Amino acid sequence: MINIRSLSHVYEKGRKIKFPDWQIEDMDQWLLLGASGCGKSTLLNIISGLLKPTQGEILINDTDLYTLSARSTDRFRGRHIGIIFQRPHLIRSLNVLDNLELAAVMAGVPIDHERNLLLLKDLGIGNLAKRYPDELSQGQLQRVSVARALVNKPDLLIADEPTSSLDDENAAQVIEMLTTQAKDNGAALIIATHDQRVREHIAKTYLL
Ligand SMILES: Nc1ncnc2c1ncn2[C@@H]1O[C@H](COP(=O)(O)OP(=O)(O)OP(=O)(O)O)[C@@H](O)[C@H]1O
Repeated sequence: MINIRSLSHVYEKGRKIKFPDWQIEDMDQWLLLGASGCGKSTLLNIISGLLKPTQGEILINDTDLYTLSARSTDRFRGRHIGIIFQRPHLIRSLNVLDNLELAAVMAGVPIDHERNLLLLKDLGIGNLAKRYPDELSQGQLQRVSVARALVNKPDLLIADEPTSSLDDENAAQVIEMLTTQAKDNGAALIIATHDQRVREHIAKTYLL
């Protein structure tokens, strides 16, 4: 599904960051591991179509991501990739359900109200659909982020450092939630982390 070949990136005044080739199949679950500053976020941004690499190519379902126009890349990302950022980035003036549905509108995908409510229910936050981000706990916000990332039925779910600020019990719960949701929704999963606790939960490792 995703093919990364001969990829490298150089930021202005930075050193060259080289990325080993990587092939991700449908519904694969991967850990992206590496020390702080080695390039994990850079690679996730490249895979998400947010940062054009200096060299190399990235094929997603045989589409070479960086041959698309900026507009097509945004639509492509909205439809195929769900991203869970370190911070939720929700719109504070919209309730939980409207935040989810905005993600569909932005990607030009029809809104499926029933499914979105079900998604929230599956994540244990069905009762929070009409609440606003400011009224939620960090754990609840993270669940909303996962729901929002799944709204458009992506082929790939990406989570950047989802456990770094959590204690052992909550970290294990978040990993369980991500792996189960990816599986149930037919998506591949990449979790980027330097949290060694995550290692035992996911079989495949891409080391940077
Ligand atoms: N916009 C930028 N401009 C210049 N250099 C950058 C930029 N973003 C990242 N870098 C540099 O590129 C390297 C890789 O950064 P990146 O954020 O991808 O690492 P990371 O593995 O995600 O780190 P962490 O685990 O600490 O989040 C670092 O040396 C960083 O300083």
